[in-house]
Amino acid sequence: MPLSAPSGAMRERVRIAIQKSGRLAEPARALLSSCGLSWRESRDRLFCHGDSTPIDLLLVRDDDIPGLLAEGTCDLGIVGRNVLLERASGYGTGEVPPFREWRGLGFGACRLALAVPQAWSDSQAAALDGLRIATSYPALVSQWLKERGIAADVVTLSGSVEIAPRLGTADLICDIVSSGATLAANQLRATDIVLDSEAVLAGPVAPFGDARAEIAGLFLRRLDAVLGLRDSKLLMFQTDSANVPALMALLPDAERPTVMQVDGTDRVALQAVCRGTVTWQRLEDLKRAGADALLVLPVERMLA
Ligand SMILES: Nc1ncnc2c1ncn2[C@@H]1O[C@H](COP(=O)(O)OP(=O)(O)OP(=O)(O)O)[C@@H](O)[C@H]1O
Ligand SMILES: O=P(O)(O)OC[C@H]1O[C@H](OP(=O)(O)OP(=O)(O)O)[C@H](O)[C@@H]1O
Ligand SMILES: [Mg+2]
Repeated sequence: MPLSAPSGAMRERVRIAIQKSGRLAEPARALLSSCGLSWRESRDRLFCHGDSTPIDLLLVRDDDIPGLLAEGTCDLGIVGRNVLLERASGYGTGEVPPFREWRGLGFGACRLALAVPQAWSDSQAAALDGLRIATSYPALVSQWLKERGIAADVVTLSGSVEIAPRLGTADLICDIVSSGATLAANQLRATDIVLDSEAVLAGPVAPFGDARAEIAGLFLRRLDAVLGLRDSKLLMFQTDSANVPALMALLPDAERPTVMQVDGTDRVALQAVCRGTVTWQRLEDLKRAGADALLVLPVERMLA
């Protein structure tokens, strides 16, 4: 089967591009698996045929995903917001990128941030006119500077950006920051955040005009169910009926709790899906308010 297809071509299967290897590769696969997708495995090749659903995988470099979406070679992609928006910012004024973010996926969190040498004072770091900024994200940085009326020069580097100030090729940098260890190791400190990023599901701006619409719709419904349940837990306990109002006040995030009478007693068993984190502290508060036999269970799937 030829993999290239003009964006207007009719197709009966959906292709999702993910990173072949790197930070987003495993979490992207795990997320797709939790949506019930499976493939004939072929990690060393670039294409995995979908088994359980008509959804195939393209394994590529993350930087290629926006371009593959734009040309219609893939229908959906999982990529960092930083990479997606860098490509989108490269479109000229009046041009609309043919792709957009469909969903934030809650992994691959990082920031695109300006960073200056640690020795700089705050006032030095605030006066960027005429300075050189090294980055792998020239379009996003140029847009950020333009929005603020700052006339700085953008020096594009494809990697090892943090070393540029020491080499003298730039005065400051704008790069991905997560723990901050790389900045610290290079005697830099972050100042402004240009973008808060995470992995996103990207898809076309225009709706699919063929069988892909239904397939993508089914996938999105599953994805939303999985994402919505991410931190959810099923909480179960027993208590005296009189304690229920006080216990419910401790569970503002409990959805439609079920309260069942325990036969022949004034005791009740209560179960509820909690959207927030159920910490030890919360369990101890519930115990003090009269709950016992507390159980916290993971929620795998929920179809409302
Ligand atoms: N230190 C980090 N912590 C968390 N997320 C990060 C970090 N660095 C990058 N990311 C996010 O993960 C994405 C992929 O990063 P990775 O380092 O795997 O990319 P890459 O080296 O460009 O991979 P490829 O070989 O596919 O081009 C980045 O675009 C960003 O969204
Ligand atoms: O704040 P930190 O946790 O230190 O992470 C930030 C670093 O992570 C990424 O680089 P990576 O480790 O992927 O190496 P690369 O330069 O080869 O992309 C990014 O380009 C930063 O250099
Ligand atoms: Mg890359």
